[in-house]
Amino acid sequence: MKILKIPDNLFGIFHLNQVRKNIAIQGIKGSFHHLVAQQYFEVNIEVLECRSFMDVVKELKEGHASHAVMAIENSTAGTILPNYAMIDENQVVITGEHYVPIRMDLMTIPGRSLNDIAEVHSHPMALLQCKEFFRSQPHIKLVEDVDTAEAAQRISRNKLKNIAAIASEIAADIYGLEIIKKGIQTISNNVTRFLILENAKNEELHGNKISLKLELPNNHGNLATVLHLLSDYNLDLTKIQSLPVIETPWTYSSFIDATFQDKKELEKALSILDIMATELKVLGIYKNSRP
Ligand SMILES: O=C(O)C(=O)C[C@]1(C(=O)O)C=C[C@@H](O)C=C1
Repeated sequence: MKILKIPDNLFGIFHLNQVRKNIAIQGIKGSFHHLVAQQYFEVNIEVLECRSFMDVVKELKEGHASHAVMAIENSTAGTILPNYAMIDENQVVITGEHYVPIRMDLMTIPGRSLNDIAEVHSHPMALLQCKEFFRSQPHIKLVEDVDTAEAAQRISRNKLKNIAAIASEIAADIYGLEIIKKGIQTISNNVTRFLILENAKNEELHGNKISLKLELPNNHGNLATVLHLLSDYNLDLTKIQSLPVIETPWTYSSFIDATFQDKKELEKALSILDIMATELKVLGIYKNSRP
């Protein structure tokens, strides 16, 4: 079990802008991952555009990127479950999080209207966020794409007349598309949580939020005991997510996020969890950025 040492200064410097950073993102320029890279790192970044989350992690592990951006959950469409396994299996560490309000716009080549559209292409998470809108447009076929911006780019490059993309306003700008309907997401207050990843390192991690993976023996009341323990040591649970342990059907691991104030209390809680758990892994310690 690896308990990462927690520094005295829990609120250290999180954004170092002096050195140019290569950031691996899912998608191309104009995607929401691109927006996150720009907002989180503020200046001096080069983005490495990747066609899948697996490629994002690969770029990081091979040292082509210093950091990676990975969506983990959307408030409307839910959790991207495979990304938990990807973090767990690849010795990468969560060093930050970023929340972005997501407005989904429907866009196509200039001069067309909604009546001309036969197909809409976008990232599966984007399509899910706009499900309600398309219930009243049953003639439109929904097609999954690698990312929102790539769908916009292809429509623009190939001047596709009857196809629209769901993407950001920035993507419409970059690829010269016209927005035919703004804000088609089902819930207007639609937010995606992104994680910032780095290669696992020996340095201390700074922050007031921890992400853990926990596997417990299936004894009566074990999970209840864990929840009490977190509460007793003043860890405030912000998320718990179960994932199947695929090697042993019908057993599960828990991915837990919690905020904390006091590193001594955190260390005590972790040392007790370590005794109770068959596996305990710290996936990251970082600044809580939940709005
Ligand atoms: O396709 C994009 O633009 C992305 O950045 C991907 C992604 C996601 O993976 O959830 C990011 C934010 C939105 O929730 C929709 C799609």
